Amino acid sequence: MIIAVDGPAASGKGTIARALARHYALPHLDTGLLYRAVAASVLRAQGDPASEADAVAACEFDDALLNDPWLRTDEVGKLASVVSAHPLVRAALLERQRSFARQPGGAVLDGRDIGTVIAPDADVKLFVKATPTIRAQRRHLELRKNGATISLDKVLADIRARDERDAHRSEAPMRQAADAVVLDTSFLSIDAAIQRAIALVEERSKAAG
Ligand SMILES: Nc1ncnc2c1ncn2[C@@H]1O[C@H](COP(=O)(O)OP(=O)(O)O)[C@@H](O)[C@H]1O
Ligand SMILES: Nc1ccn([C@@H]2O[C@H](COP(=O)(O)OP(=O)(O)O)[C@@H](O)[C@H]2O)c(=O)n1
Repeated sequence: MIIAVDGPAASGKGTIARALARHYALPHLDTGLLYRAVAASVLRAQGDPASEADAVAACEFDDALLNDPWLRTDEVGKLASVVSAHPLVRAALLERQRSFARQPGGAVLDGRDIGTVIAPDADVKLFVKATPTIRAQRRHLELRKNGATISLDKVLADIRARDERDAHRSEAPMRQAADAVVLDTSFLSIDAAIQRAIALVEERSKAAG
């Protein structure tokens, strides 16, 4: 079974995707981390994230970088959204994601374009949402826990800018696939959101026979 989980920043898609992977014993890929790694590699090489050539050169990063906590910072998240808008960066990362999705037994992937581009034939597609304010509060709490000293207003502004860029880029913009089910986590606890996601997967996979 292939499960596609898409949605904007801090909607809870990673939490839900990891929980679904555990529940169904499937491998999980956080595709946002790949774009974060490209952004981090551009910074390390002192390149310009807005330059497509610099960003493409950074696509051959060492996988050890994926475990670096630096990737989870607001700075890298913001630049991930800049490098991810370059069509050649998306092309460079495409096959890695597609082959992960197609492995025997299936997989869970979360990102922005899983249901639309990476795995349009996924068995179940969820589009996870929450209001920008609630997402900013969640991300703010998370960043603070990790030691950052950023203000809530700045996190909200960054989230809004990222939503705007991710939804309006020309290549694989963030959007809900026509056959995706929306899961609004704004007023759900983590546990309630996970239970709802499992119930939706059960419903969808039964409906598909
Ligand atoms: N339903 C929820 N209620 C409260 N906090 C949540 C909920 N879902 C996720 N979180 C928290 O919000 C933050 C962002 O969640 P995450 O799953 O990483 O979002 P995304 O992958 O969409 O960016 C994390 O700290 C996570 O623990
Ligand atoms: N499938 C994906 C996943 C992420 N991304 C980009 O990568 C950035 C970081 O993604 P992420 O999933 O790690 O971000 P959060 O939702 O965790 O904040 C996003 O803002 C997108 O610009 C993408 O373009 N396509």
